[in-house]
Parts: sequence; structure tokens; C-alpha cells
Amino acid sequence: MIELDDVSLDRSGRRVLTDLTCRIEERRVGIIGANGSGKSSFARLLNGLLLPTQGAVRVNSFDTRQEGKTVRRQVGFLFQNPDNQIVYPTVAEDLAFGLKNRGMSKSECAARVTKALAERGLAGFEERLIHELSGGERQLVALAGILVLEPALLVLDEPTTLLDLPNTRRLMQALDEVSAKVVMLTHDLPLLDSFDRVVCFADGRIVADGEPAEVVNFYRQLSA
Ligand SMILES: Nc1ncnc2c1ncn2[C@@H]1O[C@H](COP(=O)(O)OP(=O)(O)OP(=O)(O)O)[C@@H](O)[C@H]1O
Repeated sequence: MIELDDVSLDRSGRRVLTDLTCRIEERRVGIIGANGSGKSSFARLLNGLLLPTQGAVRVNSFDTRQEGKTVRRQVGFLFQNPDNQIVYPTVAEDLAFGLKNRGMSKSECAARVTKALAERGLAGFEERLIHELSGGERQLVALAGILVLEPALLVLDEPTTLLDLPNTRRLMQALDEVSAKVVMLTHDLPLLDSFDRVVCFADGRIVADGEPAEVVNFYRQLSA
């Protein structure tokens, strides 16, 4: 469960989020809003990448300010640009990195990596060089690298921007299958049709929150 209590956030001295109070318990939650409305800032509060200027953010009861390390282990964060999170030259090395950090044996790491890649339609990609992959393939590798760590919460910042239609479908199917709760930021509104809840931001505030169809409709009117 995600809890925000009276949260405001300043970045470089500018208020970018104002008085956010909400509880999120649903399995699949979409975050929408115009450019600059505060979606990414909100997402970065959820894994402690940004800390609130005022108020508190808790994930599964862990305060991001007091227990940042625990929160980061629970929250997998997929950036819009996979190059922001891929560190190692080969796919297998990159996926194994987080597992090794958790003290897993070499053979178990290898087995988990192979399984995680196969689940994302990337079977046989282990020894591929990341810089030689397409943007969409890199995005799927980045997603596999997060899911292999089995996070309780998955936060995705516009994850489909680099993906073609089949890979977008694959990603959405993955979100359906994973046990992690999902918070996804997107401008691709139809992707949220089957979500449980959608939250709309405008000027750093939550301006609509509820059923996807209603909130998307509200946002379309707001942007008309
Ligand atoms: N490091 C920063 N310093 C100052 N202002 C920032 C910083 N990062 C973001 N902002 C501002 O905060 C506001 C919210 O930005 P944010 O990236 O959260 O919006 P967004 O809804 O994710 O936008 P987009 O849809 O374009 O990705 C914007 O006005 C932006 O210019």
C-alpha cells in the first residue's frame, strides 16, 4: 500500500507538487496528466528517489525518508529511457547484478536470469551486447532486470515510448501477470482501459481520481 500524507515537493526552489494526500491499494494504477503536471516527480517520491519537502510518503508502511533502503528494495522503477538503468555491457551481467548483490549463488543467478529473459520474450539474449540492442529491446531488458528482483511495487515512467505494438502488448501482458502492484505513468490513454484506478495530475495537484474511463474522460475535456 502507498500512502501520501499532505505531501508537497519543491525542486530547485520551485513547488512542483502541492498538498497530495492519497492511499493506493489497487493492483494496477495509471497516472496521467499534461507535460509538466508532476507525474514523474510523484513517481520518484514512491521509491525515495525524491523526498517530500513537506509531509510523508510510505510504501508498505515504510517511510521513504526514514527507511529509504528498505523502500528501494521493495520498489522497482522503470525509467522512460532504459539507458538510465542499464549498467553492464551484456544482458546477463546486467540482470545478474542485483541478484549477486543479494548474495545469490552464481548458478541460481544464471537460472533466474534465463527464466526472466524467457518470460519477456528475450530467450537467448544472455550474451548480447546491450549497446547493440534496439531501444525497445533495451526497454524490455531493463524491465526484466527489475522483475528478476521480484519487487512488491513496480513503478513505470512512460514505459511504452520506445516500444512497437507487439512489444507494447508484451509489456502490458507482463504487467497483468506479475504479482507486483503496478503504478504506470503514460500518455497512451487506451493502455489504461483495464486498469483498476487512474489518477490525473494538473499543476502538481491531483484533479481527478477513480475509474479509468471517467478520469480519462475528465482529462480529455481538461486538455480540449
Ligand atoms: N530538477 C528540477 N528542477 C526544477 N524543476 C523541475 C525539476 N524537475 C522537474 N521540474 C519541474 O517540475 C514540474 C513537474 O515535472 P515532472 O517531470 O514531474 O512532470 P511530468 O508530468 O512527468 O511531465 P512529462 O509528461 O513532460 O514527463 C515541471 O514544471 C518541471 O519543469
